[in-house]
Amino acid sequence: MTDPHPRPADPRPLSPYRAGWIHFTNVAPILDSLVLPPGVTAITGVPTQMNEALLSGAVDIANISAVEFIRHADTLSALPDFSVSVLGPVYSVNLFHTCALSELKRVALTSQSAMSVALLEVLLREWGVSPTLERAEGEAEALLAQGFDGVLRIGDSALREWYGVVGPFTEATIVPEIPQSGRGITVTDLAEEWFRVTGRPFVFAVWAYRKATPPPAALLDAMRAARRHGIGHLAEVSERHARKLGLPADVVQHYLWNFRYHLEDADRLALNEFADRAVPGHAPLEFGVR
Ligand SMILES: C=C(O[C@@H]1C=C(C(=O)O)C=C[C@H]1O)C(=O)O
Repeated sequence: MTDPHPRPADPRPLSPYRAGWIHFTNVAPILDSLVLPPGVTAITGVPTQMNEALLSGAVDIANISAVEFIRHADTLSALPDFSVSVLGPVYSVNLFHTCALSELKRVALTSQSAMSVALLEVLLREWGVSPTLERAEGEAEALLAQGFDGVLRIGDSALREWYGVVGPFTEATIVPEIPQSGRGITVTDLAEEWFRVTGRPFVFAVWAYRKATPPPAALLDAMRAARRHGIGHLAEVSERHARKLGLPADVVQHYLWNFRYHLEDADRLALNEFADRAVPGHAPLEFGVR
């Protein structure tokens, strides 16, 4: 008997399917308890490595710097319900500086980041300055002592350095008033600056895949289950990572509950606004499989 409701052929490849994860603490609520379905493998690395892995075809899906998704919107699609976004401060994308923002002359950039560098470029225009930008690795404090007047840092090391400069404090201090300086260094949180300028969230990462290789449904189910579990057990996730980072657990828990992991309408509007400012003429952003 012929099927009266034939299903369209599923274009998703069966296996192997390769994923690339940026595994900073801020994605721990999604990735720590992720159990990959059979046939899916994963590698990990910093944002610029995972951007490159996705674009070169070394992996099929990755949580990449959102600006790379924007720059390659013709070939990439993003999951419609996953993101690493914040509304206001992020605490781990920081410009450490020793002069006023309007006086910046020489800024060190981390080679780990694409998104934060693009955000800094947008903000430098807002601040009306055009310092020289150089790639340089190392601790912010050491680079500032070497003649840079600004240092951009991201991820776990930026979170640790931020707390080293502005801490120690308790959860009661964080929400009403975040300290902004210490040890002769000011810390400008780039996501908070973006919020001041636009009133919008900031999307640092999306889960992008090459349009030719959409993820199998089993991987998406596993990712959603892992996120549900991680957000539901945030205190345990925070304690585990606080030990690794050498930070107080309540500070790490605040850091984590501050993220928006679902790419809602406000985040999409923000992503499009950023795209128009940072990558004029970009192809329309496409959000693909559910
Ligand atoms: C918020 C962060 O977001 C990350 C920053 C990225 C970048 O700067 O390119 C890329 C992916 C994000 O997960 C962070 O690393 O602190």
